[in-house]
This record gives sequence, C-alpha cells and structure tokens, in this order.
Amino acid sequence: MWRRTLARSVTVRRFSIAASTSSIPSPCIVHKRGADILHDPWFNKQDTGFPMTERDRLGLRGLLPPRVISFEQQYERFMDSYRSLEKNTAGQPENNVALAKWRILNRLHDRNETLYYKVLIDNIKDFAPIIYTPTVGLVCQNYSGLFRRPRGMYFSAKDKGEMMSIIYNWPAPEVDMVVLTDGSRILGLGDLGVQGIGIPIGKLDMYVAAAGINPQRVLPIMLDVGTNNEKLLEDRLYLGLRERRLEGEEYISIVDELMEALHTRWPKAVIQFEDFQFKWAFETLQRYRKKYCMFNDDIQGTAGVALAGLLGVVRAQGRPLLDFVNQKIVVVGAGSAGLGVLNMAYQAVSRMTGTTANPQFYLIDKNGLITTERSGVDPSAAPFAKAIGEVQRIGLQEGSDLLEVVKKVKPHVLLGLSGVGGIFNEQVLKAMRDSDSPKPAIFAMSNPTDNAECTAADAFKHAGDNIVFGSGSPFQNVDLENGKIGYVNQANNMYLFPGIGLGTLLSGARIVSDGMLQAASECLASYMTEEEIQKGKFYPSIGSIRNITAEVGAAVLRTAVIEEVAEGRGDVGPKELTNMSKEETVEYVTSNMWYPVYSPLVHEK
Ligand SMILES: NC(=O)c1ccc[n+]([C@@H]2O[C@H](COP(=O)([O-])OP(=O)(O)OC[C@H]3O[C@@H](n4cnc5c(N)ncnc54)[C@H](O)[C@@H]3O)[C@@H](O)[C@H]2O)c1
Ligand SMILES: O=C(O)C[C@H](O)C(=O)O
Ligand SMILES: [Mg+2]
Repeated sequence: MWRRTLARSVTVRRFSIAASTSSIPSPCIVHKRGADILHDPWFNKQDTGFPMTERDRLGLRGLLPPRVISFEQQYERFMDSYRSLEKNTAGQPENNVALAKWRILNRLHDRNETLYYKVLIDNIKDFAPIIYTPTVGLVCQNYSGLFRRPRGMYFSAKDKGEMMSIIYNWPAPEVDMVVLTDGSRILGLGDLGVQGIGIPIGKLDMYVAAAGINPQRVLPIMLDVGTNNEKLLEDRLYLGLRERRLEGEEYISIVDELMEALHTRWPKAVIQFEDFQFKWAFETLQRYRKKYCMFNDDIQGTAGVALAGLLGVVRAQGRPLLDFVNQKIVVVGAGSAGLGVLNMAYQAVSRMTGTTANPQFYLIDKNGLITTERSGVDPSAAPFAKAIGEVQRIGLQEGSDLLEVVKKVKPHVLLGLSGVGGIFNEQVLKAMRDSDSPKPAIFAMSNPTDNAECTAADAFKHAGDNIVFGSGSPFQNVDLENGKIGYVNQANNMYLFPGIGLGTLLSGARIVSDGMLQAASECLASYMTEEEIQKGKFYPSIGSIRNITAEVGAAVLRTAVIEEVAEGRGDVGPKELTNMSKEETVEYVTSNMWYPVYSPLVHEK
C-alpha cells in the first residue's frame, strides 16, 4: 500500500510547475548581469544575499560590500525595522501609521520580491490589512502622492487600436493571473480612476501569499477610460486621464480590445475583473464569461464567501442545512455584490428544494425595499423584487426603509453590501434583537472600515451578545465584559478568489463555470468544524489561508474535470487530472504553490 501511495505522490510531484519547495531550490535562468540584477526586484537578493560564487558568475564582484547576509538574517533585519516603526509611530493618527507601514512594505516589494513575499506569507495576519483591505483603500485615495514607480500595466483610452502590440511590452514571458480594474468603484470609495491600480496589486499580493502564484507571473492592469470624479478631474497632479469616462459602445470596444490582446498573448491566463461599477460589472461578465477564462470577484467571489457564511449561520442555529430555505435574509445593497450573493443563495435554495423556490429574501437599495411595484428596476435586480401582496401582508410597502423592514421581517440575517458606513445604526441593530433567530447574524460586508454598515463593537452592544458577526474589513474581537468574547469573522472574498484562480489555472479550464464557483463556496462552508461554528466562527483564520486555498483550488479543479472544461496544464492533461483522488488533487495543488526562497541564479545570454 505504502508503495502505491508513494508512487502516486511522486507522480503528482513530478507534475509540479512552480518553483520547488525542497531544500535545494532549482536554479533560475536570468538574462542579465551585474547592476541590472541588483535593480531587478524579481532577482535581487537584497544585495547582500548573493553568495560569492554567484557574485563571480553574475559579474557582481566589486558592486557589493563583502559580507554575505543570509535570507534568514535579512528577514530578521526587516522585521526589526518594522517593529521599530510600529514602536516609533505608536499613538500617531491611525491613517498615518497605516500608510507608514504600507510604505515600508512597498519599498521592500520594489526592491526584493522574494523577501517581500516571505515576510508577507509568514505574517499574513498582520500584513494583509496593510497591503490589502482596508489600507489599500487609503493608498488608492492617496496614490498620486505615494507614486514612486509603476507596477503592472496601464492601458488608457488613448491606446485604442494599439493594445495588441502594447501587451508585448510586459517583460515577463508567462502570465498566469491577471487582475483588471477600470477604477470606477474602488471598494466603497467610488470612482478613483487610475488610482484604483492599488486594488489589482493588493489582490495579486493575496494571490501570491495565499495561492502561491509565482509573482513573476502575475499582472495587475489598470484600464484608464477617464474618471467622473470631479476632484480628480481638477487635480493637476492626478496621474490618469483628466477626461470623463467613456460610455456605451466606446467603452465596451476598449474592453473588448484589451481582452483580445490578453488572450492572444497569454491564452491560458485567468482574468479577474475587480471593482467595476455596477453598470459594467454584470454586462462584462455576461459578455466574456463564455469566451474567456475570467470571473468577476465582486459578483462571484463575494457570493461564494457570503453563501458559505450563510450556511454557517444555519449550522450555528443548530438547524440542518436544509433549513437554509426558511432563513429570512435582508440584503442591503442591490449592486454587483448584493445581487451576486442573492443569485447564488437563490441557486442554493433551488438545489435544496428542487423547485424554483420563493425564498424569503428581501432586497433594499438606496430607495428602500424593492418590490414588484418599483418602476425602472434593473433587470438583474428584478428577480429579487418582492411581490407587493406578500410585503403588504406584513405591513411593508414599496420603498419601505431599512428600519421598517427589519422590524417587520424579523430577519435571521441582515447582510450589508451597500458601501454606506454606519447604515446599521443603533435603532436598526436594536431591532435585530427581535429577530426570529436564536443567533441573529449581522454581516457588515462593505469596505473599507469606515464604509462598514456597522462596527463589530456596535453590533454586539446594540443587537446583543447572542449575535454572530462578520465584516468585510477586519475588526478586533469584542470583549463582551461578561467573560465572553464576541467573535469577528472577516467576511471577505479573499477566502475564495485565490483558490478559484489557482484551481482554474491548474485545471487549464477554458472558462470559470457556475459549478466551479459553487464547489469553491461549498468547500469553504464545509471547512469549518462544528465546534468552530458553535463559537460563531464561519471562516478560517487568515493564518491558514494557504491551506484553505489549497482545498478550494482542488475543489474548483475537480469540478472543472467533472464538467469536462479542464484541458490540463503542462504535462498534466485531463486524463491525469481525472485519475487523481481528492487527496492527490489537494497535494497536486499544494505542490504547485510557489514559495519564496532564493534560487541560484544562472546567467544565459
Ligand atoms: N466583503 C467583501 O468581500 C466585499 C465584496 C464585494 C463588495 N464589497 C463591498 O460592498 C460594497 C458595495 O459594492 P458593490 O460592487 O455592490 O457596489 P454597487 O455600487 O454596485 O452597489 C451599491 C448598492 O448599494 C445601494 N445603496 C446605496 N446607498 C444605500 C442606502 N443608503 N441604503 C441602502 N442601499 C444603498 C445602491 O443602491 C446599490 O444598489 C462596497 O463597499 C464594497 O467594498 C465587499
Ligand atoms: O477588496 C476587498 O477587500 C473585497 C471586495 O473585493 C471589495 O470590493 O470590497
Ligand atoms: Mg472588489
């Protein structure tokens, strides 16, 4: 038996396509020498990390001080400076501290990617809030001032007709993951134009940290089609096009051109759409999802994470999963994210009941409760408009406000994806005390922190100790002052998009199907133990994000194989993928994760 297992695991390892994690890293071919290497963050070893033999081979002798400092020493040196910075900035305004921390990490990112990702992976709990949500929002807002050097690619409306050649300016021969934004809806901060580039960079940092995508194969892209942000239009130092956004056919033809260019150069790359405003988010998803290997994280990734949380809520109530169909869920925000969640929740109910069920979902936008009486309702929201007769029976009407809806519906779950900070105010939270659930759930999923529908502390204070709580941006757990702790879940799509991307990539799938997304969500939902669920924990700790990503990636990959959309990757074709057991698939995914080590550099002309 052991022989078989060993043989199989060797087979799986043989198919590894990323850098090896063994103690002797495989060599890396470089096409440059001397100072050019020191200035390249992909190959630089923080200068002092180059061993003498390598200094000889690469023409580095005389360009560096004589001492060689090990990777471990460099790591400690960086962490020491980080800790000093923390000490020296203690007590200063929160945003200043956050930006100072971002700067020190960013400088390392620009100098030495290997050490940067080592630091990030080993301290993900502390550093995710800096390189990702919420600090990344602040960075985008201050981008023009913080800009030192470019990262990723920038396409603008001025590049129309030339994108196919511009795409070849990207220096890396291979790209696995692309995150693309047009900057039109950055978190809950609105239209930030070109400054939104921080979001694809942050998402791809999470891809490297959580999914082990090789950082030489990630590509953040900003598609600058103008901005409607008046402040930016008037700002002389704004780095993007100081023009209003393209609309209609002009807009879509530019996105078409970019997608075609990307597909031509890297047909196997997975493309994640991120932070597109509502009117284009759904439209581009429908337009491209059958043609290219792409998904929209705000619609689909968020939906999977939210559904996993909603199923956790049912378990926390001590109810069987099938009871999900009886949950009264009020979703506040009828945009990309809110509608994505409702679509997926609706599909789950339909699967459970085997019918086109009429779940008890209530949808609220800036004009209040959406019912069949609403005129001009967006077609993507229309399926969730409540029948007017049904709402009138409980004393509600078209446009009823949030407080009214919570009071009358007594929901099991109140889920915010509105982008409006504090909208779950004291009255609304107090009304949740009358929820029909023994463990009312409050999800304040909007980002960044100031845009959260409520804080964790307010949720526990006003809605009661028995609630379960999730937020898009991180909050500290809450001391309930009765010896108990109110647990805070981070209900953020970061728990899924890395696994969706990695699983899709390794499967070589042509598209990202609904089945693959559903598998990702189910995997996340079932990851949590009964004990954790009873403690109000629906998502794993961020410290285990590589493990969860491996599981999610494997679930996505296996579904791609079952649905026959997987074409395989490298030596590993659909047949080999089909023959892998569930455990072997997880091992295959894990063994393909890149891990930061200094590889011996070998020069080739
Ligand atoms: N936690 C996560 O993983 C996650 C994922 C995606 C989006 N988000 C957050 O969700 C928010 C919304 O994103 P989106 O893409 O859906 O935006 P969107 O612009 O597409 O939608 C926003 C929706 O909120 C509604 N709204 C605005 N003001 C309101 C009010 N006062 N009362 C009720 N509804 C109101 C709007 O009518 C609209 O339907 C953002 O803050 C974003 O950061 C979080
Ligand atoms: O970026 C995040 O933290 C989550 C989400 O994609 C968002 O737009 O808020
Ligand atoms: Mg987003």
